[in-house]
Amino acid sequence: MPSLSERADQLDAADPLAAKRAEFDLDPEMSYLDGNSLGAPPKGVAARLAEVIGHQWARRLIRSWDEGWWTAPERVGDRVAPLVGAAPGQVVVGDSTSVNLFKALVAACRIADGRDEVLVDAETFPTDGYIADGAARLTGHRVRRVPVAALGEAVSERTAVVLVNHVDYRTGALRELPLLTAAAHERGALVLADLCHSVGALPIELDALGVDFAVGCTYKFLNGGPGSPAFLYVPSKWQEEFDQPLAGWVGHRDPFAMEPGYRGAAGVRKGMAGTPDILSMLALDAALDVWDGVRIGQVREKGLALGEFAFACVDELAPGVEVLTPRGPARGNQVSLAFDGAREVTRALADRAVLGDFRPPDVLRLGLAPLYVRYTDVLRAVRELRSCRT
Ligand SMILES: Cc1ncc(COP(=O)(O)O)c(C=O)c1O
Ligand SMILES: Nc1c(O)cccc1C(=O)C[C@H](N)C(=O)O
Repeated sequence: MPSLSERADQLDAADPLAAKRAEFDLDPEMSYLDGNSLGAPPKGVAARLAEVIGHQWARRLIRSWDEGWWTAPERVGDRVAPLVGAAPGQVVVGDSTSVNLFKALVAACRIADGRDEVLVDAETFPTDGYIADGAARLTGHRVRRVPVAALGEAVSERTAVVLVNHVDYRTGALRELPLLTAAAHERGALVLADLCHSVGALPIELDALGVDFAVGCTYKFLNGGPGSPAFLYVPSKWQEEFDQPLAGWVGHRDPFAMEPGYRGAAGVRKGMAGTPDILSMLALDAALDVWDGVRIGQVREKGLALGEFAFACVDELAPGVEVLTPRGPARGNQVSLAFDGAREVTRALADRAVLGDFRPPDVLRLGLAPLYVRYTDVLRAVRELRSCRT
């Protein structure tokens, strides 16, 4: 039986994605295991931003709006689209996930007229719950928090929309989006999916599943950079009816007509509110180049294999640590470990150049971004974890 160290070396040597790591600007001394919070910078981003600032902004000035800036939200959206299983013209990039959640939630409530309830998974990432509460105060809906396992059954004739996190941020558990979508639709409710922790980690089939709306951030597994703009998916079937509450001039049908009244643009552009953050948008555009030649299936395979290797390391080296992440394939790209002192250990790991993160009450998360994480990083993290605890 090969040792963990031999296994890590063999797995890295056989990794079809190993060469991708060289496309990232990573500290060679560091094992970076927090790409589920902030992805690492692809090397091409700095050069692109220098060009955008030095040429497009400094030389072309205002003309750049007509030379690609104005259409960037949909153009970059169409680059995200294949990663979420969406045909072109249904994804727009801009604003934050929280803001897009608000737009989609209110629009969904308006479509599901006559229904007065929003269901939210009880373990949701906090912003989703906060936004649901805030939106519901405006629309007059009530928000019901339901344990995720019971979410499908909880849908009733009162339910306007079910808001679900595709992958749980704390445990890494993958939710049953196909079953949940089918259950919601059977009872006439809509589904809004938060894909923050699944986009760029695993194959997503929004069009095929018939998911009604989706949002997600681009600074995790899409490596767009801190605060890079989020995306909003509005499928063709709802674009006509999509009536979002932040209807600003950038989403207007004819923005430079400067009309007093709002008329929404055709298509997904109606999802926009105000002027897009072009520097962040184009940083994301450059970051998406690392996906050229990569199949999401390969990424998924490596993500699962990294997780399995992490489980083996924990079982052998840190047996007292509880693995919160499901061991089967129903998980995203992270391994969450619960133990007393996790907060202090996360800090101690950082001092040893192993970066994961801590989530209350006692969880150390190790993010496994397959484009740059090596099996040897995983082994190092668990070895250091053991040594920090003894
Ligand atoms: C599931 C989920 N939704 C939303 C967010 C954040 O949204 P925002 O980009 O608006 O901060 C995060 C992470 O911060 C998240 O993990
Ligand atoms: N969005 C973040 C931020 O602005 C600062 C620090 C971390 C984040 C995160 O993305 C946290 C992340 N969504 C989580 O899963 O906990």
